[in-house]
Amino acid sequence: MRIALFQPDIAGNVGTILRTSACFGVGLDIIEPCGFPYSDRKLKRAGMDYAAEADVSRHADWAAFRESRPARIALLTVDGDTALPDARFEPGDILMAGSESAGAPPYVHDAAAMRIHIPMRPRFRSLNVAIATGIALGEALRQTGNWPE
Ligand SMILES: C[S@@+](CC[C@H](N)C(=O)[O-])C[C@H]1O[C@@H](n2cnc3c(N)ncnc32)[C@H](O)[C@@H]1O
Repeated sequence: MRIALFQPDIAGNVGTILRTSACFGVGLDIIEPCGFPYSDRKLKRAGMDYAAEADVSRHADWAAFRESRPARIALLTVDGDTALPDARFEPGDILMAGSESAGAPPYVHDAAAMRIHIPMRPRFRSLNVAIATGIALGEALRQTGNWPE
């Protein structure tokens, strides 16, 4: 199981996900361009000293990412046709989240084996990307038996 972020816009969210990645021993792929310099202090602040322990790969673009990570993609998207409680994860899955501003484009939706929405109350548009990733990662780790000992 790995997490992937498609062209993230907000440094603090990436730092929060880096910290999550380190805590659970789940690798993180960042598909660039990002909407901020990777040296942004908000990323460092949210990632704290944990970020140094994360297994992070940065990819110049979508093509470079797919070349190095051909595994099955489970895409988190507000337009998903599979509700998180119905999603069936496999240990090698890449759990991908879209950008804060635009989500993920159609070609990323097309490449995904599962397009997953996290059910919410009516009228609410979306969750923060780090929260959505954390909720889905917890379910994926539970299903695949990969919670740390
Ligand atoms: C702030 S949301 C993006 C909202 C964007 N305007 C859109 O229409 O996709 C950022 C990312 O968090 C994840 N996310 C947020 N809420 C979600 C939900 N209820 N179900 C699935 N993914 C969600 C998705 O990966 C989304 O691309």
